This record gives sequence, C-alpha cells and structure tokens, in this order.
Amino acid sequence: MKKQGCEIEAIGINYTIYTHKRETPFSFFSRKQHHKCIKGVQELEKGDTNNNPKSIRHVLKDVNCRAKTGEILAIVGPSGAGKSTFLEVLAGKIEPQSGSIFVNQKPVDKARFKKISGYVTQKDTLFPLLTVEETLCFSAKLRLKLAPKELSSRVKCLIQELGLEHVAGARIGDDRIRGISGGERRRVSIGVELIHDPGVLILDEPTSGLDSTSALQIIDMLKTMAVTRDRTIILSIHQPCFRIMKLFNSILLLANGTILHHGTIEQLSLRLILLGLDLPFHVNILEFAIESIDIIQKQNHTLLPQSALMIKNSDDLVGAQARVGLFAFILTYLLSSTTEALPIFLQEREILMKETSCGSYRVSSYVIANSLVYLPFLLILALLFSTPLYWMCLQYMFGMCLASGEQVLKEEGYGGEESRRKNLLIMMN
Ligand SMILES: Nc1ncnc2c1ncn2[C@@H]1O[C@H](COP(=O)(O)OP(=O)(O)OP(=O)(O)O)[C@@H](O)[C@H]1O
Repeated sequence: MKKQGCEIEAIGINYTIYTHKRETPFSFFSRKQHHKCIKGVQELEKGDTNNNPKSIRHVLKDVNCRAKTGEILAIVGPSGAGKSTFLEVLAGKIEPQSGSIFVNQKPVDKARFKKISGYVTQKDTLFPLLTVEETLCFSAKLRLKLAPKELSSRVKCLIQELGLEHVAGARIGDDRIRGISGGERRRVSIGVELIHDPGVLILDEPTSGLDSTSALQIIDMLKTMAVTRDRTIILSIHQPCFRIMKLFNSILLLANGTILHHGTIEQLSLRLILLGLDLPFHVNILEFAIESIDIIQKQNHTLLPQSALMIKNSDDLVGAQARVGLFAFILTYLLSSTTEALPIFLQEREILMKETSCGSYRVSSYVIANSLVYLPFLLILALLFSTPLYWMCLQYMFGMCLASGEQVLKEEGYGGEESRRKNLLIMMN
C-alpha cells in the first residue's frame, strides 16, 4: 500500500552563528584601542565570559523553499554557501533563529518528523567489519519492531531496491580494511536511513567522492524511489553533470546563505538569459550559474530596491488617481444598473399596496418572489461587472510594475531592451 506523501515547506529560515574573536597575548598593549572600536557594536555582539568579543555570521538568510511529493529538490551552490546547514535545519538537527518548517502545510512536529524522515550525512558512518546485509539488519532491529521473518524480508527487499544483491554478503570495509566500493558504501548509508520506509529523505552530498557513473547510478536510484514510492527527496550536490541535472525536479541555488534561484533548470537558464548572460554551448547550466554567482547577486541587489519602489509607487499620486478611477467606474456601473429597478418598483407599488391591504399576500412574499425572479439577472449582472474589473485591475498592476521599473532602470542608465529584460526578471521574482 502506498504511503501518504510529504510536502516540505521552509519559510524564512535564518541561521546565525557566533564566533569568538580570540585576543592574542600581544594585544594587551592595544587593548584600550580595541575596546573603543567594539564599543559601538557591543549591543549586537556580546562578549563571552572571558570578555572575548563575538562576531556574528549569517549562514542562512531568509531561505524559503518547497519540496513536493515524489520529486527531487537539489540544493546547489559553491562551497560554504550553507547547503549542509540548511539540510540540517530541515532534518531538525539544528534549530534556526527564526523561520518555520511545514510538512503537508502543518507545522513540523519534531518527534513525528524523525519517524517519517531519514537523514544521510556526507560521511559514511558504518561498521567496517559487518557485511551489507548485517548492517541493514542491525539498523532494522534498532528501528523497527518486527518479527525476525518480516525483518529479513524487509532487508532483502531493500537490498534489491538499492541494487546491492551482488555484495549483500561482502564486508563494508574502510580505509584500512578492503571492502565494498565507495558508491556501494553510499548506497548502504542510504539504505540505513531507508529501513523504516520514510516519506522524506534528506541527503547531504550523496555523490561526493564518486565518479560520474556511480554518481548517476545513485541519483537514478533516488529518482526511481521518489517516483515509485512517492518519497520527497532533498539533497545537496556540488557540480552535477548534465544527465544528473535532468533528474532533478527543482533546484535551489544558494550563495552566501541566500537564495539566488528556486525553480526548474529551464527557469534558471531563462533567468540567466534575461540577465544578459550568454550561455556557452555544451556548458552545464548549473556550473555556469555557480560561476556567474557574483553577477546574479549584483543584479538581485539592484532589483530589490526597484521592487520596493514599485510598491511605493502604487501608494503615490498615480495610485490615488487609479483608485479614484476605479471608484468612479464602480459607482457608474452600479447606478446605471439599478436605476431601471426604481421605475419598475414605482409602477408595481400601487398594485402591491392594494393587494397587501386586502390580504392577498404579505410584503415579505412579494420580496421573496421578486428576489427569486431577479436572481438570475443579478448573477449575470455580477459576472458582467466583475470580469472586466478583474482584468482591468490585473492589467493596471502589471503596467504599473513595468512602467515604474522601466523608469528606475532608465534613471540608472539602462537602455530600452535591457530595461524590458530586467523588468521581466523582476516579474519572475
Ligand atoms: N558551527 C559552525 N561554526 C563555524 N562555522 C560554521 C558553523 N556552521 C556553519 N558554519 C559556516 O557556515 C558556512 C556554511 O557552511 P555549510 O557547511 O552549510 O556550507 P556548504 O555549502 O555545505 O559547504 P560545502 O559544500 O563545502 O560542504 C561555512 O562558511 C561554514 O564555515
């Protein structure tokens, strides 16, 4: 029976670390000077018990992402971008300073999440003297409360799923003891976390240290698991080859703890083109994006104040004019559509008075009957009113964004075509 899938959503994750700046013994003479320097930031950077000042480092800054059921979300970025830290936050290993994680639109319950998820670390931590089968059996015994027969059939199924039948009886090994290959060892590490059949699998660099064929085999296996068993897979990866990249459903590009892109690989290439970057032939888009991180970051910085300005522009004189225009349109429409009702009512009023006074029916019956007769017309009227209004408002918002964006870009000295491209990028954001 298929388990219910898990959609993971992270919103506004911020993770900060504090590192101590150690004072050297020779800093005694310059101590007075140093204390003067840090005095201004002391409220932010509180010293430790030895009065060593702390420095703040934002490892993750307002990171949002969504991983859907049956899909692979790959977290990419240069070394030190914050990939492992973000995975640790998702796996509940570390607590972010702010932000929330939701599983199927509900706030995550840590104890339950541990049961429905598996976290594979970057390093394989396995007993070198145990065989593949023994390792998985050991993990199964620790995590599952099943009869021995069921346990062994579960392990056999998993070995098959991992494609490890040919090495089931071989030792794991390590640097000193010769054992199975690096790729096979990675599969065993994944298997250890899969034994309880989790809905979510989080993997930190599952392909690190592997050749491209073994790396592709691992990602291919993960893709099959995601599709056939509705598992949500979130993994970090350094520089995947083209064939691996094609297996990812979405990409989260991180740099210095901030998101530069979250979406499909096709959207990433479109973004790069809109940024005016020429994608060289036969070049991996992800590799190119990582190489162009400085440019993407710069563009994002210039785009941010513009989007803030757009919102501001909707609040200025032009925005007020638009609102007055909208009010006038609504008023005119409502008045013109209701004025016809008045003469009809005046005509019927006398008959109504006569008939209600002689007790033929009550006023309430007249109101109900009248409403029922007019209801279909009122619905048509509402539709005629709301349809153009909806598109008018949408057009206005779109036009406003483009116009204000273009104005800012012109002020910054960008040309017409370039300005349009940038505006489209803002829309994508
Ligand atoms: N506990 C910590 N103490 C000091 N620095 C830390 C700590 N945790 C994270 N960092 C720093 O935060 C940054 C992000 O680290 P992280 O391991 O998440 O990067 P990464 O993208 O996974 O890198 P890599 O691809 O090289 O594994 C790094 O610069 C790291 O030095």
